[in-house]
Amino acid sequence: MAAGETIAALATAGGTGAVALIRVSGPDAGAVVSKACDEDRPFPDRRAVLRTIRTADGGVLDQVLVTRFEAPRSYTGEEVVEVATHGGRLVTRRVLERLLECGSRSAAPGEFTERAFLNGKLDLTQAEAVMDLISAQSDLALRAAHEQLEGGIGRRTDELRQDLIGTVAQLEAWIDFPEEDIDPETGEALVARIRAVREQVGALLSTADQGRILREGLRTVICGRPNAGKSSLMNALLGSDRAIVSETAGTTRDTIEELLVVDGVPLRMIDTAGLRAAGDVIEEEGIRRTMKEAGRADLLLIVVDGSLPPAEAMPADLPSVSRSIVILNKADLGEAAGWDVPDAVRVSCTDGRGLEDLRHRIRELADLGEADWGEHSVAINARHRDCLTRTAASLDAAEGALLEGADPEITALSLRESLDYLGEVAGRVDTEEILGSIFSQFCIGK
Ligand SMILES: Nc1nc2c(c(=O)[nH]1)N(C=O)[C@@H](CNc1ccc(C(=O)N[C@@H](CCC(=O)O)C(=O)O)cc1)CN2
Ligand SMILES: Nc1nc2c(ncn2[C@@H]2O[C@H](COP(=O)(O)OP(=O)(O)OP(=O)(O)O)[C@@H](O)[C@H]2O)c(=O)[nH]1
Ligand SMILES: [Mg+2]
Repeated sequence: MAAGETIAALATAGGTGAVALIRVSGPDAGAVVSKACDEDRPFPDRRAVLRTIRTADGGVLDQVLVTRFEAPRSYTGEEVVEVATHGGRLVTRRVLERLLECGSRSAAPGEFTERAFLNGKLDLTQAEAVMDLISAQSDLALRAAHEQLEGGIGRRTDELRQDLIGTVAQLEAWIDFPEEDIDPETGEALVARIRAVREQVGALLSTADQGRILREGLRTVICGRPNAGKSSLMNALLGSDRAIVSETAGTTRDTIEELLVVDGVPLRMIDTAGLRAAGDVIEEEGIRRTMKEAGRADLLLIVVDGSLPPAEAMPADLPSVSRSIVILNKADLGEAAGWDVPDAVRVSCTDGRGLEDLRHRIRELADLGEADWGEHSVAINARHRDCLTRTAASLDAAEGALLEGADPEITALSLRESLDYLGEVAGRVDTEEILGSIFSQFCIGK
């Protein structure tokens, strides 16, 4: 990307609306829009003014509201001019085309936010938070995105880097006097300093699971014997007839996936084929998929027909998953003798009893909203986890080298390495490759 270029894109979703917003950013943003208006009146800073965008031969394209944000006080840190047009597809397209003709070029996906990062308006975790914010599908995910946009993760990793820089300096003081051995006291102090940082990196890493669940949803797999009411349960929780339900055992052949929010917790709910000795190849494949999904689940909902005796109703074998709930369905038909499963939830998909209890249990087991680390709740993403895992390994190596009494250069080397890895989280070190992979996932105009 060339920072000198002025870029333009539709910032609102394509489609018909009351108004649409086109953003222009770069040194010529004001000039581009002035030219499209075919007049020289300047745009005041941060105040909307009414103007007309015209075709090259002076025809009216649209009456618009224009707001200019003088550099560097703008989203991107460059001069930004926003043009609010009428929200028709054709009008917005024509206005955008005109702005491109007048000296701007189309923005690449995420290019506005990338420029905001390059101009120091946001760190990398905040830029990612913008994306999380847009794609959030639950209130908890929204809250986590806001926390991240506030800069919590970047601030924490920056503090840890400062600490490590101090530690390296302390170590280098020795390296400068090679004839002296590290005295035991200072050696211990150094180990303690490294350990303290390592612990905090570990604490951040422990939020990775919650981060994934917030962003992707808790993988919740509904499994059990045929006819237990798995699809009925999926529909009851969704409040819609998503999956086919019938009294024929073996109705669901393939897995069905839907996103559902239970008490603010995002669930990626997966209905599966009933588990039994397969009647044909298709059913066999369905059961194979059920076992595969069940093995990858964050939460297993084991649905059984509670009106049948346990020996008949319990599925034969299931993978063990750390979180699971046994659901005795068909409570409206009465319960067969012999069910004494601890913590089972009794529901009826037909009359709705017990479903509220079930939602409660799911919320409890999801165990979200406790991702507290210091004064900010954070939940790291997969990229952060990768950087922090490498940081932790380097810190461990640094500590090991110190404890073994190795050449202090070796410890210093590992520490510098951990500084780089830690810096990648917020984009403090050379980040060219990372940028491409992050911003290409954004939409155009963001
Ligand atoms: N019209 C409009 N609405 C929008 C955006 C936008 O770009 N345009 N945003 C786009 O995502 C979000 C708001 N985020 C923004 C963040 C910073 C600045 C900004 O101008 N920052 C300056 C000035 C700060 C200040 O006045 O306190 C700066 O950081 O220097 C603008 C929008 C959501 N709504
Ligand atoms: N009385 C009663 N019937 C239920 C209840 N839940 C489901 N059923 C009935 O049980 C039968 C099987 O329901 P499904 O939801 O298709 O069962 P499934 O577990 O998805 O079955 P497969 O997809 O074949 O594995 C249907 O006739 C449902 O109407 C319930 O709570 N009470
Ligand atoms: Mg089914």
